[in-house]
Amino acid sequence: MNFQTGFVANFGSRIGSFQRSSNLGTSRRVTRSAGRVRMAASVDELKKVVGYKSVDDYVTSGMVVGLGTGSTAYFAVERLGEKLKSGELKDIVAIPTSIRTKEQAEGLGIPLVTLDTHPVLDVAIDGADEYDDDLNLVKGRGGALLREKMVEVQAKKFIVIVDDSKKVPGLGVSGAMPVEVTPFCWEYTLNKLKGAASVAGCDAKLRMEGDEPYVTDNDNYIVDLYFEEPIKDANAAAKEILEMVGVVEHGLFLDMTTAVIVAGKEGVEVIEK
Ligand SMILES: O=C(CO)[C@H](O)[C@H](O)COP(=O)(O)O
Repeated sequence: MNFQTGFVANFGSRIGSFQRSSNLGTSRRVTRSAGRVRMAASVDELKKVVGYKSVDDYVTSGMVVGLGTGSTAYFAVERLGEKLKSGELKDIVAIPTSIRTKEQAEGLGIPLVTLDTHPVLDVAIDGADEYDDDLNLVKGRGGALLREKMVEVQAKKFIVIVDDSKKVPGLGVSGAMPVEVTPFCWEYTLNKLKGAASVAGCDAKLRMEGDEPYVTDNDNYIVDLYFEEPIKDANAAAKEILEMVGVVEHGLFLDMTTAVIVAGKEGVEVIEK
């Protein structure tokens, strides 16, 4: 493991630094920046720090970029728009992972394409609901998991941006693990999910928006799975759930992440796989 530590005056501007490295015998690389005004940072400021850093560190001119969905990804899209407008970045095309993100990107003048014409992305940047020690994720509490997975699985690098509240000891412990299902016989699919051996004991609820089922950008529903304990075998759960007819996609994003950029009150950490 390789540690690098630097001081920053605030989360936006570096004023001086020192670096410390040590090799602890693993291939995981961790880079840390500690902030002096860290105690004042709000969650929104932390999201902005990682959103901006993801674009600054991983996007260069000429790239095809996947744009995630959510309150953290919002800042990455904002930064990309800003850098295209200033001319710091050129010849970028991007693929949004939701209608919300598409509208934000269009408003910022970011040129958009689709997987149909650009099936390989240089980088995709997105938030997450949970990440574990192996950089596996739960995603989709914002409802965009299908398009997110379709786009992000095609990226050469998948950069995840989070605040440190998203770190979990095991997937499935901090809230829902979303599963996108067809509206047709959704209750039947919900009951099948509840009975799946790999997620035994979970509770399953149809996601609602007021009195109506929540409808995804793809006109599907979402069943949220709730666990008392972390999912024991996420690979087995991913396989069993996806094999169910009626399931469109699930929110387990396994073995996809290249790096997680984490902002906490102690500073910013980049964990590379
Ligand atoms: O998966 C997602 C949307 O489907 C989001 O990336 C996830 O919910 C994190 O969102 P936020 O950055 O707002 O916490």
